Amino acid sequence: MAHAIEVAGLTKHFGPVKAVDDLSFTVDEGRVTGFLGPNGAGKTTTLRMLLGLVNPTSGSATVLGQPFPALRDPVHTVGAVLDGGMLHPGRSGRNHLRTLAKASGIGSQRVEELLQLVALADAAHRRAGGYSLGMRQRLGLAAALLGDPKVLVLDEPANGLDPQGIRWLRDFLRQLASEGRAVLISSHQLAELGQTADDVVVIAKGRSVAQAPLQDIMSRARGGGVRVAGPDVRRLGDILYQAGARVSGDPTQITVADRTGEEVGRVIAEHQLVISELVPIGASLEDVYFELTGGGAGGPS
Ligand SMILES: Nc1ncnc2c1ncn2[C@@H]1O[C@H](COP(=O)(O)OP(=O)(O)OP(=O)(O)O)[C@@H](O)[C@H]1O
Repeated sequence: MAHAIEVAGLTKHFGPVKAVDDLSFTVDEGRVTGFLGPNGAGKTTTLRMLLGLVNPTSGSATVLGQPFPALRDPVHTVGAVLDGGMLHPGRSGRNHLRTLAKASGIGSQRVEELLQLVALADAAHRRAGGYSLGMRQRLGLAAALLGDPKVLVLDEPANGLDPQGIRWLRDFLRQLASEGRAVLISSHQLAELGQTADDVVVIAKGRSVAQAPLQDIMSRARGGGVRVAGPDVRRLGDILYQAGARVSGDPTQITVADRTGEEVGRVIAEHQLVISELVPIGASLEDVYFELTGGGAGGPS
């Protein structure tokens, strides 16, 4: 069966600029895939090629096995939010959706369903121009979902959202994936995708630098071990050493290179030891991301 999204050898040159360079990845149904890279890495250009808005220099991008322009029923196949979703500021949220629905032969019942789903029912009669950024993002999501598509493509949907908005979005996207949809979501911040994405594709300067389950990338960040201090660390060190752990340090403080904080915590509890400090050490999520992307291709956002 075809992947929900398949990008193969995709390349785009703008004159001398290689915006996307021989990029390949797949996205499957039932999963949220994070598409990560610093500003200018080539994310938007890739998504625009996937949606048939930019012609590739070479390579291909398909949705459910077809290039976007060849899809027989695009509205019911793939929904997208690019540029935060375009809207007419003088129109109400409800009218904005009704206009789009009508153009695609979709009834107004679906509009009401979606207004409920994205928590905009109460504000649906107000001018969309007066909506907060979060409300506009939710309206964009509703528009993308009008045709109940199997595949969703979202360009930086968390941009500018407050923590509540990000949390809402995370739960919403997880729900869409649990219904069997494929969700591709771009971001320039790895931390933003924590607890949202199942898989991540990381790009820098148009090229893929990592593709893995998010958990794998996270565990690279946690791979530095733990430092423990306190009256019973000597005993703890002996117990861990005998269990095969890599332990170093002195009688007041030890470092355990190959155990997580939780694993060490369990040994402490099991043996009823007294400690005063237990600190995870090693790279942060940001450190791992910077290492992967070469410190950010496009400077600060
Ligand atoms: N129409 C265009 N003409 C010329 N260069 C372009 C065009 N569109 C994008 N680029 C260049 O291609 C590169 C990739 O840009 P793109 O917008 O795809 O990156 P991005 O990862 O989406 O970044 P951002 O997060 O800042 O949107 C950049 O160097 C950009 O300046």
